[in-house]
Amino acid sequence: MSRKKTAKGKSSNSGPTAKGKDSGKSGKGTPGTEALSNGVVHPSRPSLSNSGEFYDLAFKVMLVGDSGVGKTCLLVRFKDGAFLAGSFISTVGIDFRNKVLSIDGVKVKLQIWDTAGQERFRSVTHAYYRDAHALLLLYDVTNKTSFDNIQAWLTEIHEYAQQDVVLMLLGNKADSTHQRVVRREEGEKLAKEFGVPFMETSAKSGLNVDLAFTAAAKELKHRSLKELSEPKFQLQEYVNKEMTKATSCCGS
Ligand SMILES: Nc1nc2c(ncn2[C@@H]2O[C@H](COP(=O)(O)OP(=O)(O)OP(=O)(O)O)[C@@H](O)[C@H]2O)c(=O)[nH]1
Repeated sequence: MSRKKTAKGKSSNSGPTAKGKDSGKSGKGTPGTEALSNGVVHPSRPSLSNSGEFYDLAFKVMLVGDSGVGKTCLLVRFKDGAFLAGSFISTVGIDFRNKVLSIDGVKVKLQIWDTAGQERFRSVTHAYYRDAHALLLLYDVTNKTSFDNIQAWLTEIHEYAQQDVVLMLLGNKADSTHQRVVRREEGEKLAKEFGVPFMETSAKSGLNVDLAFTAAAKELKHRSLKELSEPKFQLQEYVNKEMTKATSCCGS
């Protein structure tokens, strides 16, 4: 697979109404789609994504965090199961890609927005926050500044995102044992302080990548279908149960 910003970085993708190149349309306006005001598609009428897959529910998930923390790589790992090695090309603006997951028998389409971490694109990404149902906030365990900036990101999120947005903190590049400067316990402590579910991930080895998106999708599905008969879905408990801890060894 070619290095990322073949899809991103296109000027046509940098405006708030732009669509990603291989992205399906959001539920809104798609034939056969009954889009609700919150962007969720009604489960009684499954819709068809651009990739030809039917889905019952659709949600927007946004990846945010400093430049270079691995947002694009995380998305590519989740979507294509591959790691984008090689020289780092920063994202310009914003792009999205779709993936349909099967969550407890319900087809959930995630429209995942990959944002530019660079400060100069902040005003572009601000425009997207309000539509996001979930935010995955990343830092890089090999970059202390990206960790120190989490508080500022949370302030930004509180300012621009919906109050009930599903939020998760991810410490990425957990495979980089020798370069690590942020301990897992520090990430856990910060997340606890802000009441946010937390896990470490690696786009390189694949550690917890599927789990991060699946956990968000489960929480969104649970909320959307208001499964009152069932006990409330506990996101952090689910993550703790399913999470693989980064060990001294790393993947590929
Ligand atoms: N070792 C390791 N390297 C990673 C991982 N994820 C990303 N990288 C590397 O980190 C660099 C930046 O990754 P990107 O995914 O482009 O970062 P980004 O957050 O999208 O950056 P912006 O587009 O500028 O916001 C690249 O050189 C990747 O190969 C990971 O899990 N482990």
